[in-house]
Amino acid sequence: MAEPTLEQLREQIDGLDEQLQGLLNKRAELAQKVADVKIATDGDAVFYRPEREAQVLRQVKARNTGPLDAETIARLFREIMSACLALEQRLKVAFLGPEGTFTQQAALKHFGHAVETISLAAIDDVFREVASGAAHYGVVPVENSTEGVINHTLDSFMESPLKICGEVDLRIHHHLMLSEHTQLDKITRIYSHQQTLAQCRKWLDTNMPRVERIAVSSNAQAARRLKDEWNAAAIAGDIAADLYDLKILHRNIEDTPDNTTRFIIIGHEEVPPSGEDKSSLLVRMKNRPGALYHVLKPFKDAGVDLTRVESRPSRSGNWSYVFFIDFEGHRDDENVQAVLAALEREALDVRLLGSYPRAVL
Ligand SMILES: C=C(O[C@@H]1C=C(C(=O)O)C=C[C@H]1O)C(=O)O
Repeated sequence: MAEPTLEQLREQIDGLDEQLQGLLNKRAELAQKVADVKIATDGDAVFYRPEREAQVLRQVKARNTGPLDAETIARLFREIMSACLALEQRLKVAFLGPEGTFTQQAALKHFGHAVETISLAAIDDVFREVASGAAHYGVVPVENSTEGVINHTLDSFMESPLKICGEVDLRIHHHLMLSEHTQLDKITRIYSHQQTLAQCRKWLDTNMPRVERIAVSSNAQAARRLKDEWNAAAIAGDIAADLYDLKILHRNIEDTPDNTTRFIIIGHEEVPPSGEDKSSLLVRMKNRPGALYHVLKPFKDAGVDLTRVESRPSRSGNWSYVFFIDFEGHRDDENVQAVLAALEREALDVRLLGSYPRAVL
């Protein structure tokens, strides 16, 4: 049999597109019905269900046979769910701005593009916007694989009742960029966020040792500043380069190639188990010898895997320490409950910041 012609193949694609479109709208109708059920069962209906979304995405990946790879198809379903959820309720998501930051990229990766994103100037502001109800959820960075923990976010939890309801990992690439006015041989300063400057330290030491490094509030802010300057460069990501129309001179100048930032989603609700969950905990201990040992022993006894431990001096008393701990499992799991009960006996204060689905994308 002869190979199909271009016209025939395109006809087949048109036919499939029509079916897909019909199916997508049927799916959307079901989501609208789900909204009615949620409203009928609860006056304060919560429409966004992270545990269900994680399960849908995991199923999509598990049953995928290609040729599209599992990540790609999951990203497409991410957008389909985002659009379906927007028919139930268009989510307002606050993030650490300005427009063009990695945090915005993380927010869109997690929620899809059918949400309204609200750019705020500081991590505290994101917490406040969600606490007041002006935004449904917030996205803030929490940890970077080269520079470690982002203290501001951890500190905000000490004063906030909000809960963690999700996590996002983002591969971070930094580029050196110039504006159309920049004169390459006259560059005397480089703008970027302090974390970014630190992540590109070796590259800068080697390639631009005499140029002054100036820390500003975000990478996007650094990019924005270039507009009116002829003797400066900035380090930021792709989105910022696009947004502020800058020219990328050197790509991927970060010192470690697997540079990843972890973000968390903050909200009001506790998330039911999804089957593959993580939890974050804040424990305040008296600063006695072996405090860390007493915090960690219950995890070993119950066979619960830790994924991160951070300690910070508590601001509420000179003689106490706060530990931020991430671990595998959900608050409803028996072994996690055993850990919490044991910690209650040891610690001055134990607060579960949230149990949430392990990132799928
Ligand atoms: C349809 C639902 O509501 C939302 C939309 C989802 C979807 O499109 O699959 C999944 C979870 C919720 O965020 C649901 O809860 O099942």
